[in-house]
Amino acid sequence: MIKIEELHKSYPIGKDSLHVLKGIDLHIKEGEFVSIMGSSGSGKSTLLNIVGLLDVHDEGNYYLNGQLIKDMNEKKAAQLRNKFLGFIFQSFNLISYKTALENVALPLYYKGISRKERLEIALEYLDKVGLKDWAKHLPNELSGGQKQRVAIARALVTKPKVVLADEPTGALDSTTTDSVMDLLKDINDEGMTVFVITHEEEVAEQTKRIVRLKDGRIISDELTKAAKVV
Ligand SMILES: Nc1ncnc2c1ncn2[C@@H]1O[C@H](COP(=O)(O)OP(=O)(O)OP(=O)(O)O)[C@@H](O)[C@H]1O
Repeated sequence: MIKIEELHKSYPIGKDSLHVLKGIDLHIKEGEFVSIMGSSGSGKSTLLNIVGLLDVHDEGNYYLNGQLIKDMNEKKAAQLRNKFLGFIFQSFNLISYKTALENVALPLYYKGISRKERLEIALEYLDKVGLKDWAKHLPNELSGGQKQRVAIARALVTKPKVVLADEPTGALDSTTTDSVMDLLKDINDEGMTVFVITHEEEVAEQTKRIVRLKDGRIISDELTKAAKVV
């Protein structure tokens, strides 16, 4: 699903450049549940942004669903993002003046689906995350955990092949963190590939594979206990 070979990324800093990813090799198969850990500045978000086609790499190869990602214009990248990827962020990124239902329905707008059908599908997904009764509420009427559930429903509504989550539990307390991780587990059990950035060991332990980054390099890549539970 995601294949990365000898990937490098630098950011220009004035006349110099900051070499952030220094030869990453990573293969994530369809249906995997992977977390990426590492201290602040190790390159986690940079890697996720490249995987999510939000940024481009300098050297090496990146294949998404078998397709080599290279020299891609923004229009093509957006098409691939809409087709294959769903995003979840630490800060939820919900639109404050739209209801939970309208937030979830929004990605379907870009697929040319009628408003009636969009709202019907969105309601199904709100139901899936246990928030059908909150459909008419605005984000500021929801708790942090509920907001993240709405964001997860929004990420899933286009049926992506991969869900990319950047610190999805970073703004949540431990009980809410567990319920959001349970939801990601359910999604993965249904066959979705899930790729999570976290700095919390307890969160990473709930995924099936932990990749650790240090100074732009992978220093370990191991299955967790959760992967061994049948
Ligand atoms: N757009 C940018 N321009 C210049 N430097 C950047 C840019 N984005 C990130 N960096 C630098 O690249 C390095 C890696 O950043 P990155 O955000 O990938 O790390 P991270 O592991 O996700 O950290 P954190 O856990 O703090 O989010 C950092 O030193 C950061 O300052």
